[in-house]
Amino acid sequence: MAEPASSAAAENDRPLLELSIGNPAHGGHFVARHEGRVIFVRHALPGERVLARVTDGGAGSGFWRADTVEVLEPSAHRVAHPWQPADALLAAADGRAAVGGAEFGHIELAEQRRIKAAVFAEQLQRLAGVRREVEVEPAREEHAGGLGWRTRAGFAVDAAGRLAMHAHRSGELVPVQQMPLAVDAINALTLWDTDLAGVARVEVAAPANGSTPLVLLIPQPGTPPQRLPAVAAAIGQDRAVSVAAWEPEQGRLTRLRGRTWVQESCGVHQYRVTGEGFWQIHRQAPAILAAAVLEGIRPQPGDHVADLYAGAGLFSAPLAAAVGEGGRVLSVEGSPGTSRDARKNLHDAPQVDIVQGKVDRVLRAEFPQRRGTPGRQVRRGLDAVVLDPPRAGAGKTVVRQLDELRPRVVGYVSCDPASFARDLGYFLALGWELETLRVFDLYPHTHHMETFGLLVRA
Ligand SMILES: C[S@@+](CC[C@H](N)C(=O)[O-])C[C@H]1O[C@@H](n2cnc3c(N)ncnc32)[C@H](O)[C@@H]1O
Repeated sequence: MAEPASSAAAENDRPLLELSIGNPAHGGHFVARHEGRVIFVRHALPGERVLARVTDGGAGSGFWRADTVEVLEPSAHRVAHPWQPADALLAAADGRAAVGGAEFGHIELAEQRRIKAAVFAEQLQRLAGVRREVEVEPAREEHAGGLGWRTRAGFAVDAAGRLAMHAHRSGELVPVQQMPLAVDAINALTLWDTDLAGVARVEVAAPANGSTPLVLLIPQPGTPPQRLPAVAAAIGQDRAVSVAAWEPEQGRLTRLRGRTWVQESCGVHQYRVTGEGFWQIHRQAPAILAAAVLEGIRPQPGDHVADLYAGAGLFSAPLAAAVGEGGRVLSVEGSPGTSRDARKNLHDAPQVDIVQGKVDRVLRAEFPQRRGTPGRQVRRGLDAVVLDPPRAGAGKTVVRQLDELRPRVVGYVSCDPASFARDLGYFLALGWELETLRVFDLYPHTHHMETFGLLVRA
């Protein structure tokens, strides 16, 4: 899409620097220096010499950000980007912006994993004081060169009603069509052929088990009520697809076509996930992470375990099977809609207590004996805890609460190396040890990764 003239002019006023690229940094950047200042450069590789356009930072800034626009001396690990709208070099040559979401697409897959391992090791050392070799494991089947794995995709809509995505850290919208990182069922909807006028955002969920996908339409303010049913009717006309309107501010989900949820599965377990409710994005992530959790914490029949930040119950279901009816699973989820899903998904397992609320508050309420609150039935202590917080991590309060509960093991699932390393530092200071660390490449062509850490008392 052509940029507005004013924006293109402003872009071209920004300095263009010739840089030598150094180590990778957290967040998908590579570190370079220019006249003593640190520059965080995207779309580059260590050892390269590039021309990069400064995107953020002025004379008073401690560091600048820049995007590679031309490679002068390429790395041997540089490959052709699999997705044109996200190819920064192509975009720069065409005078347009690249979309975010595949910022490592120019790097061969094995090297992407080596870079992620280096970033993870650096975060461990800096934030937890832990020196450790890190290896990043690929997904089980390296699906078509790291493509076709996203079962969830979010899109914007441009002023002409076309499917679009945002350029990185920008309000600029770029029309998109096929998204090669997404599963075929998302591309098969050909949403780019639908007139989406009146819609601000589109979220698509297409379960890896092939069950009916769900398209959520988030309307623009002031869209007339009759507009969304018309959009819903035009989506994927010859296919089974559900469509619902989602108004996040009102917390309102309205059925437009089909149902308001998707049917997910992991092993023998079935899960219903409503609307914007959380489900792991990579098609293999539920199975890989559930196996890592079970192999790590080894729940025994009769154990009392907690599944914190439990979502729709991905880990609660196999934990319930492992502890049996003689054990208990406390499954805690903050989002009311997702917690309702967990209740439905686990209604056949009487050993599971579904509690909706923030983890720190629920732990305080469920284990009052630790704080000397009298007059309440006391829950037995926990043998094992699984926690899978959002990107911000669990934080010091929750780590302290878990330490007070003295479980045998804590299995920490994380999608952010920095918050994981910070929280690991809190555990280590309280006398815990990191027994197992597994890092998975469940977001190929992006800088993201997923982790399972097993903590035991030293
Ligand atoms: C990374 S997801 C993990 C969900 C689940 N373990 C899974 O793998 O499907 C994190 C979940 O934590 C929930 N959440 C976020 N902050 C929370 C909090 N303070 N207390 C409880 N749940 C929270 C979110 O709604 C989300 O469902």
